[in-house]
Amino acid sequence: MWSLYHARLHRRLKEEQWLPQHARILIAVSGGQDSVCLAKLLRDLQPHWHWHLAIVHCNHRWRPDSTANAHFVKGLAQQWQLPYKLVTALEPPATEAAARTWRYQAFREVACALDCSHVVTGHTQSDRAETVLLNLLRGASVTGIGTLQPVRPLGEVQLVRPLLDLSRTDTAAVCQQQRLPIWQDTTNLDCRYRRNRLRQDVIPYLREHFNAKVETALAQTAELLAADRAYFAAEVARVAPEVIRTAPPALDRDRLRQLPLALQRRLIHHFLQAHLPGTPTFTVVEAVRHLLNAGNGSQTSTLRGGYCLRVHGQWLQLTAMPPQPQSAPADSAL
Ligand SMILES: Nc1ncnc2c1ncn2[C@@H]1O[C@H](COP(=O)(O)OP(=O)(O)OP(=O)(O)O)[C@@H](O)[C@H]1O
Repeated sequence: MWSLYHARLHRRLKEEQWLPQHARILIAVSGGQDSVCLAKLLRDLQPHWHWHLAIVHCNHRWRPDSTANAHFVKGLAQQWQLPYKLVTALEPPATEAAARTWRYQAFREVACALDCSHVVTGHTQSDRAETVLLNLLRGASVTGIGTLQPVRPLGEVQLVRPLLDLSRTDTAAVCQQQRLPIWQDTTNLDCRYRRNRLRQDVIPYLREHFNAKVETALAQTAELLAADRAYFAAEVARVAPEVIRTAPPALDRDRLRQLPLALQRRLIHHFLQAHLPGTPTFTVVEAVRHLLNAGNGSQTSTLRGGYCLRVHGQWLQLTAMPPQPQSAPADSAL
């Protein structure tokens, strides 16, 4: 039976056309409440949309119950009569980040093998709120905070997150209403992971003492920032050819000085990212920006890759520094 949540998702999908009729869709199911909820809602909407659905589960081999977890998801797929694909890691990934990279690569490969045009994940508004907070705490810019979008390319397929309007409370309600079994991932309770601490301690505290709808508020912030991010990316692409000289690589100080601070920083960041290893830090971007009004011959300290930026009249030129075996790169501790 359809619930209000079915109707909400159906309406949203009609508005946004994220998952067109007859699409071949791969559902990433961990076994937790969010992805089980997603799979059930899509399964119930399937007759209206004529989708071809399949389920993928990734076994990271992290926990003693990983194989049982994979079996659990297989059981759901059988119950819903959906094709099921299991991908098992050869070696357990060393970090959360490595696991994520491996998982998305696996989604992509399985999608291609099954000829799917879309991969869907069960990310919710709660995940989005947590991502905003985590990124804020590490000092990210607009570009870094407004992540976790409903649609993004994943190689040749589209990655879609249809549940970004639902909170974790909502997905729990769906699972309860529909009497869906859920796999309890014991690592979700481990507060050594920062996201779990946010989920268990910080967000409930903020909800109680600051804003009863804190997750909605933070998800709205993410939505607003995503639009700002798209705008700035377009502006950087438009202005970059006027400001950046490619050979030899340099920034036009006269032109940069005329631009708003927000664009100055982004163009410098864009330039450094293109020419130096790693991600430029705020401190390095600011050090470069301070050279916009500095005298001829002024320069930054040695940056990653053994370069500096040096003032040559109108230009801020990327210059190779002589090797300095004794001293660490100036931004290495950042
Ligand atoms: N082991 C898995 N197998 C299949 N799908 C998974 C697995 N783990 C996570 N997913 C998918 O990813 C969604 C988000 O899961 P989770 O929040 O645990 O991952 P995350 O690492 O925070 O994701 P992201 O890196 O995209 O933010 C799940 O709802 C599910 O759709």
